[in-house]
Amino acid sequence: MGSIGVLLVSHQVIPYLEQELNKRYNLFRLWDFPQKSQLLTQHGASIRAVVGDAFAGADSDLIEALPKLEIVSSFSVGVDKIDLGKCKEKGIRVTNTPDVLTDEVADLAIGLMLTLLRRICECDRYVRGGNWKHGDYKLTTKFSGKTVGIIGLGRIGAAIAKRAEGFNCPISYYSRTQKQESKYKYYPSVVELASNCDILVVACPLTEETHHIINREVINALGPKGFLINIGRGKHVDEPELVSALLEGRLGGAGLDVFENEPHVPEELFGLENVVLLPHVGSATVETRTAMADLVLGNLEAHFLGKPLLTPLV
Ligand SMILES: O=CC(=O)O
Repeated sequence: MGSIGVLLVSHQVIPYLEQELNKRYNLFRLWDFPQKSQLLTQHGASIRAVVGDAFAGADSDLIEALPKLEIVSSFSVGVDKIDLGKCKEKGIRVTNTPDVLTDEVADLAIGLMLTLLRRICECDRYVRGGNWKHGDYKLTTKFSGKTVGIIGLGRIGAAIAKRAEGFNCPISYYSRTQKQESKYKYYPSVVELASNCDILVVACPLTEETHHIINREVINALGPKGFLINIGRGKHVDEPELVSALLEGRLGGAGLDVFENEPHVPEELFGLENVVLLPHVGSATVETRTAMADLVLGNLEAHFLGKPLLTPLV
């Protein structure tokens, strides 16, 4: 398989994945070429696979520029950086990394809830800043028993619900269609869900329909005692609306692992104590990223050996 051309479009994948791809294939790294056009002209005709992630994938232009492209394998569960329609149209296979990261992302969502409501980061800063000697930290908000509303009851949403149940949190959800098999309360609109929960969690894929699913109306419905948790994508949230709601006290707080323009985070948030800001680390542990890399490698191997893909999307 050493002669098969594989294009790695993100420099953020773990070294293990890059090394294995390099061992097994004729690997091109997008960032090794000063101009993308140079890479495409020189090697475009030999590239049969693209490997991307949550930050870089395969848009229509890239797909069109690679006439021999057969498969796009993403080192992520989210595939919003891949033009799925174009892949379908051209018979290009697409794989992602579901399941192996579900626990990790759900754990982090619960971590964000606890950290936000109990102000764990602020408390830590309080101690490190030497403030404890001058008095106790102020009282915070109880997490156990809070109503958790989840947007998207897929693998990750369901795993968050299961964990939150362990904290005696009543669970409700919004999704495009009601899940007959679910015991949780269904709301047919995000505004209704937001009006009826304490903590609203975004756990759905980013699509045209879910872009800015958290808008001013939803934020106002969640209200000054409500908390927003986003472990999905930054573009799920109208960020300027979120920032102004937080600055004006129209929202109780936000725990965010993702942002609209990563790695740029609105600086107005830095001074607020009712936000927790993480650098998109939902699946970022050694164990999970290694399992994700093995899935990417397994999918590519299956494809080039003519076997069924492990996690096919298209
Ligand atoms: O954001 C991370 C992923 O989609 O896996």
